[in-house]
Amino acid sequence: MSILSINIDKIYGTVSAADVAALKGEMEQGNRMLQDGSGKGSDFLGWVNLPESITSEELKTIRKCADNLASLADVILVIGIGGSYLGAKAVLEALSDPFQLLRNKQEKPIVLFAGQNLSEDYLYELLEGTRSYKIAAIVISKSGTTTEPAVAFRLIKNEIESRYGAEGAAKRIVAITDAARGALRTLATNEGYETFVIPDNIGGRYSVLTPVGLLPLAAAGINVDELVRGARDMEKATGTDVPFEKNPAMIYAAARTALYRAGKKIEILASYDPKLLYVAEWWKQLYGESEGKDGKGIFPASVTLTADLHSMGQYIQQGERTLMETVISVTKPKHKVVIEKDKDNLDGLNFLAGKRISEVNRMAEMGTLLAHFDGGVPNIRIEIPEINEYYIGGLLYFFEKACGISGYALGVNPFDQPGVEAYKKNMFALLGKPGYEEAGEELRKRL
Ligand SMILES: O=P(O)(O)OC[C@H]1O[C@](O)(CO)[C@@H](O)[C@@H]1O
Repeated sequence: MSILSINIDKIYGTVSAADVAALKGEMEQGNRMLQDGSGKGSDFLGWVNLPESITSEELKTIRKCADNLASLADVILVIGIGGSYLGAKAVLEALSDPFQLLRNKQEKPIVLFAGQNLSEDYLYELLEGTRSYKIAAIVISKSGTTTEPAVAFRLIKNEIESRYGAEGAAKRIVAITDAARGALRTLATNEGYETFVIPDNIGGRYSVLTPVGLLPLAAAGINVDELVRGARDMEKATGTDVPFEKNPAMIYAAARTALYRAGKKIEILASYDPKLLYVAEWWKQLYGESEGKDGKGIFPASVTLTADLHSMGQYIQQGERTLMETVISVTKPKHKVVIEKDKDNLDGLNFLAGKRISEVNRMAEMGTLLAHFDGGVPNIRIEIPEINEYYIGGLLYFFEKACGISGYALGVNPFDQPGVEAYKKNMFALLGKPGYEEAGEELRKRL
């Protein structure tokens, strides 16, 4: 099986095969624009050929730094927000045993995240909870001025310096930031931290395969070479030389574009394994920031099934008919668990005896697919053979490529996010940042 397969049969009814085929030219053009840089936001296309261009030397440097941090710390605090957080978090959650912390022996350092919120209790409990552990930190910010990670880093830097001194801290803190500009670059130079670069031409949400994602993942013991290999194979599978009909990124982009134009304004990404919950969070940033502008764009939402069939399932089945659903399906689980026969059979489930949990999950998925389709929710199905580094690497790149193509079809610049500034301005004004005094006064009157 290839890295993934895509099935759009269950969108027919809302749109036709002819509607999708009619988008072939637009999709090919979008893919070409990503390749030749002739579209909007062409300064930010460094991710397009990134997998192919990552050298084994670069991966070796990342692994070496990760091993060094792992030798110094039981817990590595990874500080960042948005694209400087979600890629690493998504892959780590997908590939980790969620019950690892219950084991007496931790073979690899535990990676915990900070700077992705402004919760005082989160930061307090993180600092308290890690007090008796050896710690190190990876601080990630392209701009170097994002409030949430900068605030968290102040606290964590102080904690590390107070424990290990300035010199010890310099060995335990690694910064990932712009090559030359920004507050974090200056700080890292002043303090003598090891640094990695977020290339100028790669925006946060497309940066998972740069050191932004790769260093924290390597530190957590994830095989980043395999992650990159999967992405590299997907880069080939979605290239401009691969015809529309065989190109999964173009098919996905065409299907969701056709559905959007037919009035389906909300796309729900569904998965049947909680390991993929943060892949959906990553996907939401990717698509939300790329497409939601100029009064346009599909609203990206997500559910984890079957859990959310017992909450959001009602809405999906019978609520407003503005939804489309994209399911990430996994062919094979890693482990085997079989349902046993019960002598009393009070729950009436002995008919499941001998079946694997994954078979029940698969039938829940198939039943849901048909129920949602029958309820007027068109369905796109993306299947990966299993959850491992190789397939997740391929899946992430697939979504990136399809996002760029969809964005161009929508007519927006998929690589900027001007709308994010509005909340920042108001927050600074309300907090009394110098230069924002008047704005602050105006805002306070309105609260
Ligand atoms: O890496 P930085 O510059 O701290 O930015 C973090 C995130 O903030 C945003 O700029 C939006 O605020 C995202 O696009 C980005 O991923």
